[in-house]
Amino acid sequence: MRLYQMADAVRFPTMTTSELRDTFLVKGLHQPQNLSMCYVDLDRTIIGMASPINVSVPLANETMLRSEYFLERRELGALNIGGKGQIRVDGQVYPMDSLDCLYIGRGSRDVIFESLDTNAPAAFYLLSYPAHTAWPTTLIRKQEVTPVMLGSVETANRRSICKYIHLEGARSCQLVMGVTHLEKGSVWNTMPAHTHMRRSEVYMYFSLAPEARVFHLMGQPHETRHLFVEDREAVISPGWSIHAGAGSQAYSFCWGMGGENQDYADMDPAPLTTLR
Ligand SMILES: O=C[C@H](O)[C@@H](O)CC(=O)C(=O)O
Ligand SMILES: [Zn+2]
Repeated sequence: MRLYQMADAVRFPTMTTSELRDTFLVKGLHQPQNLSMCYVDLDRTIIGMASPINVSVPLANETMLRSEYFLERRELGALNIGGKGQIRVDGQVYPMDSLDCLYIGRGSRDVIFESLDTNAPAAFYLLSYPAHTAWPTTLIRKQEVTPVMLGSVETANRRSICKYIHLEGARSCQLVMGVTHLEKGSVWNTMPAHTHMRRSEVYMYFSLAPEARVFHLMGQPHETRHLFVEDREAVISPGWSIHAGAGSQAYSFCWGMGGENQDYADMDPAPLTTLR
């Protein structure tokens, strides 16, 4: 499990393109028939992907955690960004259509990821944080989530925000998780941008064509940098950083947060006119 150690806001502006990419961009998440995981020192975030095809993929423990099993002290969100699949949690089977999300509570011992169609395999994007208590494992179906529409066609940022794990939905200790879908012809996410010092955030972009890219913006509002991001890659965003981007086409992304609070609306706006 690779360890990501975050740069601070002082070192950030001195970094080269490759230093920025090595520090904040998570590549190679999608490993067919495998589980990939990385650990971020900030908020002890674990980012991963389980990509079963014809054999199930268990949530293997990591020696770095020094725990008896992966979820001994943690909670996990699993978003299916592929075809039909299922997740077994301690023997209970949760069917997972595309864009269904499973919150898996602390104390769950055996977690197994499976695809139902080898021609359209499931892919489970994983985000985990330490948990102080055991909230029940909860399936959140795409159809049950009421999207919030934001932006406009005129400003190329028309998009729907779908909150899955949050204070008014499936409950958790730290994890707040959802998906944003850009409408055809719209390319800008999270514009106007914001920061939230109380929480760090991870964006994982998907539904991008192989040659398409998202131009992801990060940094303090007065000192921004960019990363070019491919399909199924993630960007780690410290609390002091904006997280926004424009795609070469419409796309979707999973956003997820952990930290001091779970208040989605706790954001400090970074108006476009103040960005540098
Ligand atoms: O803190 C919340 C997150 O940055 C996202 O939910 C924002 C987002 O999906 C968007 O505006 O497109
Ligand atoms: Zn945010």
